[in-house]
Amino acid sequence: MADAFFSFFVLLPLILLPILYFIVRPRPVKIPIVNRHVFITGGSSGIGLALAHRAAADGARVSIMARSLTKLEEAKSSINHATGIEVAVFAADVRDYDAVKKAVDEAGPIDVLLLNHGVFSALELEKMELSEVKSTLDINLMGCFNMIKAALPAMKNRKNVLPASIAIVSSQAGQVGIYGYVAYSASKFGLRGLAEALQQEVIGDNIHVSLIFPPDTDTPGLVEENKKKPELTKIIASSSGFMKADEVAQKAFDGIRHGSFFISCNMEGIALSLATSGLSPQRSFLMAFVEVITAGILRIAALCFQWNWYGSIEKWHKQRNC
Ligand SMILES: NC(=O)C1=CN([C@@H]2O[C@H](COP(=O)(O)OP(=O)(O)OC[C@H]3O[C@@H](n4cnc5c(N)ncnc54)[C@H](OP(=O)(O)O)[C@@H]3O)[C@@H](O)[C@H]2O)C=CC1
Ligand SMILES: CCCCCCCCCCCCCCCC(=O)[C@@H](N)CO
Repeated sequence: MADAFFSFFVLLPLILLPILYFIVRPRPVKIPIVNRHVFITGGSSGIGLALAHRAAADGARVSIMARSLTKLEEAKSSINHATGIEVAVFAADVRDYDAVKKAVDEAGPIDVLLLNHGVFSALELEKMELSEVKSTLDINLMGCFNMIKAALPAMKNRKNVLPASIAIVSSQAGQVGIYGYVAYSASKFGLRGLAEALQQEVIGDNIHVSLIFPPDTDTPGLVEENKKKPELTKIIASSSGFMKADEVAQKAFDGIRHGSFFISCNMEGIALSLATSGLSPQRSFLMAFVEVITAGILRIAALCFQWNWYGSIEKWHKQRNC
């Protein structure tokens, strides 16, 4: 018994930690925010607006982009009021590559590209029009491609030698599929593939990719979504907590500064990121250690969540049939 205890708590860390210290890739990095140009899509509302406030308060030069110029102007004056900083606003739809390119060129070389724009409405696929599926994918996924294609050349040619960042707002529904989020989860899972592959392509230019995974967050978008959310979506999504937009923004910038590939926002999010770490890059040897040590037990926890969720689905079907 004492031997097993010694092996697990002393020997294993002693052997594993130095190995992980040498092998984790990409290497750790520090990305400064002060005096850098932070460009935020969807910066006029909710999480994006909180990110813009945070960036301005942290001393960045901030640009925000969204479709509605009225909402952008409101955001601009609220940030100016709070921080005294003048943000640049750009009205463009992320689906329109030419408009995006024009905005990005006008804004000037970007140091931190924060892709936060997004649309969501929870609905069973059966009740959803294909046009809505397509626009969810076009905005959430293709919109990120358009932005990155437009911004990357100038980001690569930036004059300063400091590390740069491309940070993408996904969702916990981009780590696990959830009832009612068929289109939305697909769009957010797609972002993980994009981010993993892109990190390998841009590491040579000292550009670091992050994926941010918020739980339900108090925003105008969520208020709209809640008006017609299926009961089962509510039940399953309540497995994770609820956050305020400025708390998510704080977590996001903490992660971006460390170049973290996965940025979790709450405790459930940390468990989700550990459970779904798979072949994702990991810079921190300590986090890599936690991933290795918790893998088995988290798989059991994940199976318990599935047991619970499928139980809720079964119960709901039974009630409906009575
Ligand atoms: N709130 C939540 O519970 C969670 C949200 N997320 C993600 O966080 C991000 C922000 O969400 P949230 O703050 O709640 O959303 P909001 O609806 O409050 O804000 C969305 C922002 O995106 C902009 N936007 C939407 N469509 C486009 C488009 N086609 N082109 C350019 N800009 C666009 C909106 O401006 P406009 O309409 O004027 O274009 C607005 O600024 C999304 O990616 C969402 O998926 C992730 C997890 C949880
Ligand atoms: C093994 C450990 C597991 C840990 C717990 C798992 C909890 C999963 C909950 C997922 C919640 C999804 C919220 C989506 C929010 C969002 O994006 C929307 N508000 C926008 O539509």
